[in-house]
Amino acid sequence: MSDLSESLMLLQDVTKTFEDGNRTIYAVDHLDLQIRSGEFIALYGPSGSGKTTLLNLIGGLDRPSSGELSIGEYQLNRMSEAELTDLRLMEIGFIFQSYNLIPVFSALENVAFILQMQGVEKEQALKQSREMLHQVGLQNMENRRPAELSGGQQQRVAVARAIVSKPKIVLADEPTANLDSQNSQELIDLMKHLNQTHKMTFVISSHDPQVIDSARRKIHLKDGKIVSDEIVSD
Ligand SMILES: Nc1ncnc2c1ncn2[C@@H]1O[C@H](COP(=O)(O)OP(=O)(O)OP(=O)(O)O)[C@@H](O)[C@H]1O
Repeated sequence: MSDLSESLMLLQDVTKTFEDGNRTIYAVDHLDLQIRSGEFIALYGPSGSGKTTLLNLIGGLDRPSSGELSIGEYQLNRMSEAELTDLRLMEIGFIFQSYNLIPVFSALENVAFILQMQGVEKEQALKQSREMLHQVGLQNMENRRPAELSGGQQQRVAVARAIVSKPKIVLADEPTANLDSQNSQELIDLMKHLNQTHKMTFVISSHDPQVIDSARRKIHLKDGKIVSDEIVSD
């Protein structure tokens, strides 16, 4: 694709270590990575290879031990906690394996909540959230609470919540882990559709061959390092 030239995210020599007794674990090990706007990336590798740690760094949920990390004009490793919180809220969408919806809120309120946190006025937030639930195929279910929805439907609410504010980048950590293969495929199709129609950038960590096969760029991690980085041509 020719429109994938704009650099969105840059990681330079990024390392994240954890101390385990007297041992230092290199969860992410001197890693360089450039993510371009509009990419659809699968991050795969064995358990413990550093996928979640890398997503947490990209999303500003965690800080690198060393190295430089930037998204657009923001230099993540130099930002205060308050600035990082704002950046996460305004620019990054998160989709988690376990959906992480608020149980006492309806589907609509779960989606609208993010916009209201951003300061969007309530009626406007509800209107935009309704449209987003429509886009993910949940137009008749906006008043249901998470417990009244199937796993696949809950994950669609989570997708709507992640994208309603049109973030620069959407990060998904094992989003199909709790779904059967049909719901997984529907979720992948939905994310691809959003990627193609809204040019939204997705980085998805997964063990799931369905997810890996669907990605245009496949990054293989092992021991915190990139062992292959493959772009599939259309
Ligand atoms: N908070 C932490 N404290 C100590 N060690 C950690 C911490 N988080 C991650 N690690 C270690 O860092 C390494 C990478 O972990 P990470 O969770 O990023 O891997 P992963 O590829 O996402 O694994 P999985 O596929 O099982 O989710 C592992 O050795 C893990 O034990």
